[in-house]
Amino acid sequence: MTATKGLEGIVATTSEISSIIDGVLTYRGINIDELAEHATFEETIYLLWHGKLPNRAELKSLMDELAANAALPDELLTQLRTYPPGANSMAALRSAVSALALYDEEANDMSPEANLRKAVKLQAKLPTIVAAFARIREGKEPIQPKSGVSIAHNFLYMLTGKDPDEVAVKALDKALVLHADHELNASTFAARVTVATLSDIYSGVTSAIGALKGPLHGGANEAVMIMLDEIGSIENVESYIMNKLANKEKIMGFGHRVYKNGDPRAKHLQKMSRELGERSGNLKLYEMSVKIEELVTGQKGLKPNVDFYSASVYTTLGIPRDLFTPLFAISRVSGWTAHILEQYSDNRLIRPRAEYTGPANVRYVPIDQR
Ligand SMILES: CC(=O)SCCNC(=O)CCNC(=O)[C@H](O)C(C)(C)COP(=O)(O)OP(=O)(O)OC[C@H]1O[C@@H](n2cnc3c(N)ncnc32)[C@H](O)[C@@H]1OP(=O)(O)O
Ligand SMILES: O=C([O-])CC(=O)C(=O)O
Repeated sequence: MTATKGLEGIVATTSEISSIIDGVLTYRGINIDELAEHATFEETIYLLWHGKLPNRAELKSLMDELAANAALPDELLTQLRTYPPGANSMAALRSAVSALALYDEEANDMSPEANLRKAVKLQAKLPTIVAAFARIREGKEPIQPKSGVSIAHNFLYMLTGKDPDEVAVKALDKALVLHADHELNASTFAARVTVATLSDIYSGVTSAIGALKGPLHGGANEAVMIMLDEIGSIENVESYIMNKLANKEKIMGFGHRVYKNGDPRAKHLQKMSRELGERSGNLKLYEMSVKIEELVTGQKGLKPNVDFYSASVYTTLGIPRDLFTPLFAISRVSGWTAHILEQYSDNRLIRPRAEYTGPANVRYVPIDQR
């Protein structure tokens, strides 16, 4: 038995949900470039869950169901008010999603119909949790979700209390489409491992949120913004980046386990970053990001991943940087739940082996002889 560090290149499951082949990402066979251009996030959710794009009636029915399930139980709102104001936002989301199961009578009903209903509830409630947490910690009242608007619109509305303009809604909606699923990434794998024990969907999503939080995965988008804030101006970019590279430190938002010639999602986010910057009359973050990319790609051959330009996009949309990774979860819960439903549909316990590298033939030493 020989271990492969980080399971690189190991094919751990079959899946019909998304694929990365020769650097091309598809959801249910549809190229991400086409989806980014044409699909809404709600259409994408339906596609991931049901394997086909919805017709008008199916889309309306999904949007109605999401709206009907977006409000939080009062008990959870009460609990959110007890979280320390300085709590880590992903820890808060992880705790709140875990707690949601306590208030769902069908949390442990493992029928396919109940699991799909719970997927709807999770997708509907995550944006409400994140927005409520963000407001409560600022001493503001949470805002009830509204119906008849998209998840992107509702999230910005619940965060700020104002209806966002169409450009902001479209930009966020596209970012949600781009983050929705990504084959067997670490958080999706964590979700599948958890539910393959036949544990419930809330446990699977809670595990996934824990995995997404780390800076080598979803947490990189916040880390990119921390870096941009530290650099502060375009004049400082070169010395900051060259110094990091000389010290063999990682530049957040670059590199990828699977893509070696670039992440196909990054170009869409780069374009959005430029367009939103132009519209706001402030291209500083975009220009700093482009300069960082030139240096990191030039020096190391590393290309930006999905997390790099999303940092400047979200900041320009007015989203606080510690909500970037929760926002990733608001999108990725669509993919996590699709994978969880797929795992249940043809389950086998996921239990790989470890290559033992510790000492052998060690004898027990009584405590007073140690
Ligand atoms: C949504 C997402 O999860 S996308 C990924 C988000 N994460 C990040 O942006 C964090 C920064 N990037 C990284 O840490 C990595 O590129 C990962 C985690 C994404 C992929 O990791 P792995 O496939 O394990 O690659 P690994 O970390 O072994 O890197 C291979 C080599 O490239 C270097 N490298 C990889 N990424 C970077 C980076 N961002 N900056 C500088 N060097 C890097 C490594 O130091 C290593 O060099 P070495 O061979 O000289 O030791
Ligand atoms: O696939 C990965 O390893 C990470 C990633 O890009 C994602 O989850 O979107």
